[in-house]
Amino acid sequence: MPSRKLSDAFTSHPVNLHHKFLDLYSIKELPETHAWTSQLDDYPFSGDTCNTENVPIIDLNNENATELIGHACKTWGVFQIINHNITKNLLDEVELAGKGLFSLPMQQKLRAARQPDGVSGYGVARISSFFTKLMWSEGFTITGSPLEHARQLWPNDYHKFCDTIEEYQKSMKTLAGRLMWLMLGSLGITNDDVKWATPEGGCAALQLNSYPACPDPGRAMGLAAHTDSTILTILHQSNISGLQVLREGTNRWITVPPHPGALVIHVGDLLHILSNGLYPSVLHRAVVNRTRHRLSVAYLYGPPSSVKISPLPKLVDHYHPPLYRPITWTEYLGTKAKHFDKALTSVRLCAPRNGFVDTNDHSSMHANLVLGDNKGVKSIHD
Ligand SMILES: C=C1C[C@]23C[C@H]1CC[C@H]2[C@@]12CCC[C@@](C)(C(=O)O1)[C@H]2[C@@H]3C(=O)O
Ligand SMILES: O=C(O)CCC(=O)C(=O)O
Ligand SMILES: [Fe+2]
Repeated sequence: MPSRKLSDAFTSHPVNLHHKFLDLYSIKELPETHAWTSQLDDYPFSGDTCNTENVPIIDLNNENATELIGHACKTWGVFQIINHNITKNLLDEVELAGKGLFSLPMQQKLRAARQPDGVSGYGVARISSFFTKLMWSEGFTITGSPLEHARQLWPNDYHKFCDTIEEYQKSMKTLAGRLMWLMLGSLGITNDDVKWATPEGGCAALQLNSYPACPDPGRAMGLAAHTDSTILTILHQSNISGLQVLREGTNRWITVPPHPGALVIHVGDLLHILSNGLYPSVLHRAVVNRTRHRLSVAYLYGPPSSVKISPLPKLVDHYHPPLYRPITWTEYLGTKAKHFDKALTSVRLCAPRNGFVDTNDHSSMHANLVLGDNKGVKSIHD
């Protein structure tokens, strides 16, 4: 019987990283444990001034929004949106809530520590277990109600945090549903094609990321390169840059410049599967800087946790066989916890038609990965 709740995703792949906690806010010199070597230069970086192309910014009020979104999904796997109806006030409030949380003393934050086999709570990024070096960041993950963890953090004073988070979750759910239909609509998919995609449907995790100012940003990694295990992700990166994306085909890291009021939308692995490979999930990472503390808030949106996701029948025919086997969100998160960057390849049914490389398999670049963890996966690089 496959597990049905998102919170069951990691029960077969617990990670225990608590011993690795350091208070990054007070360190004056980059420790060896956090000094990355090869990984930072895996692909060249297009400096901010010489970006030949920018991640598209799409006005949701534009009458051609669907087409513009479709083009951005196909060519970038990422875009920014404006006129999304999320108020500046709410974006500021959620940022403040995050700042309040991360500025607590370490001992207090650890009261809400994520369990080794759990999804929610305070801790390092889940993908940290795949790397030999530690990331220059800390995170707080919320699935469902924030109440239990908020009470551990502020026993007498948790209401404000909970109110803000709940309001943010509600607004994000509406926006994510709308965006999903725009993205699917751009593929010719309608309500009749996806029965589970009701306004009540959909499951999500909210991730607060904190990147303290870093004494040696050139050798540190905020959040290592990954794709999101979602249908789509809505990212609020406030006004400090740090997010970089790998443009399909160019093999260069491109900075996503903060645009006042804009939200960044990532195509996730599950949309890659639904679209039968037409929309690539975008590889991205966060870098850090010397002087400023950066905060980001990601709304990781997926289907109801027990629904099987597979290439949409409308996009499959004799010439376009289904590329992926059906999988629930919970199962996919478990697969990601085991195989990380080979997760998509591990659910793939047949090799890419044009031959050799799966556009979404970036595993060959991960020189700092912990090796030996992927036994049993048939990689196309094998
Ligand atoms: C619903 C999700 C999606 C998760 C796992 C789980 C809860 C936390 C999410 C993140 C957030 C930070 C990056 C990431 C790569 C990570 O380490 O934790 C994400 C991961 C994924 O997209 O795979
Ligand atoms: O901080 C950022 O800009 C990226 C965060 C991210 O990729 C995530 O939370 O999945
Ligand atoms: Fe991400």
